[in-house]
Amino acid sequence: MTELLPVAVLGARGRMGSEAVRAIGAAPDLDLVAALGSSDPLESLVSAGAAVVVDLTVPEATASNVRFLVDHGMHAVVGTTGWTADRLAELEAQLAGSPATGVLIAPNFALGSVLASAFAATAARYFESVEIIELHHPDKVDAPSGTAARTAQLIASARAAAGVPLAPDATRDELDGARGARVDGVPVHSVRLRGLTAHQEVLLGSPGEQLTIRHDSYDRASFMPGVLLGIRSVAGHPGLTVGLDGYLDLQTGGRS
Ligand SMILES: NC(=O)c1ccc[n+]([C@@H]2O[C@H](COP(=O)([O-])OP(=O)(O)OC[C@H]3O[C@@H](n4cnc5c(N)ncnc54)[C@H](O)[C@@H]3O)[C@@H](O)[C@H]2O)c1
Ligand SMILES: O=C(O)C1=N[C@H](C(=O)O)CCC1
Repeated sequence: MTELLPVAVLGARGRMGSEAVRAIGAAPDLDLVAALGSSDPLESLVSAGAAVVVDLTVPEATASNVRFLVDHGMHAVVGTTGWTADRLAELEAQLAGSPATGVLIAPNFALGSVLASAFAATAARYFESVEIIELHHPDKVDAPSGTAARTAQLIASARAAAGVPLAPDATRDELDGARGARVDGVPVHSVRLRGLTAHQEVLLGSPGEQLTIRHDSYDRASFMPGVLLGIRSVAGHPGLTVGLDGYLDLQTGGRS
């Protein structure tokens, strides 16, 4: 009989955590050994024998959770937002002392969203202007979304690598926030609206044309194939991986 992979969930009673508990419970190769909420001690992960831990908590808790996991040699699949460059650098330094441990920080587990961000980064160097609009449910605590921040970073680095600087516009006089937040120079606009789940548009414009790359998650079921892929793959990817694209072959081909 094949051994099941022992998996635990942090934030198990939240919107994403409860969906992940269901998906892991239904996966024939995974064994859900712990499902923790905010008042449960992390030490119980050790006694439960978790090999992979999924963190779907809150931005204030995720970095210290992951620090504990790496300290105890557990692989981490993290969907929680709030991973600043400083936090990522601290985590990388910690992982250097634990070279067999894998951590995936995935701002978005929906495969369509990962593809949309990759397409946007590919397109970004061919257009003069680029802006991001992200739209989410109003119970979301952070803005802009982790997905929008990651997309902006991918766009900015693709443009920098191609030697295409972000074009300034003529705005001189603006009400605070009217042109959005700047993430690596890319304007990001956040909408919070009852009825929405998770949505994003990347608008790309050049003289006489516009390309819109839009992704919609209508249901948190959309994130589960990516969560399961992360759980099954993380041990095979020691060190830090940011973005589920790190586990996918996103070669589009045809680019010289
Ligand atoms: N990567 C993705 O695809 C994806 C998709 C949706 C949401 N998210 C992110 O996941 C996070 C959770 O989103 P949500 O909508 O499920 O939020 P939520 O508020 O519904 O759930 C968070 C849960 O974490 C619990 N919690 C808080 N601190 C904890 C701790 N220290 N240990 C264990 N549990 C703790 C809370 O009690 C709550 O039940 C957010 O950062 C969100 O942006 C990511
Ligand atoms: O519902 C949320 O909260 C989401 N958070 C992630 C983000 O901030 O990008 C992913 C989409 C849903």
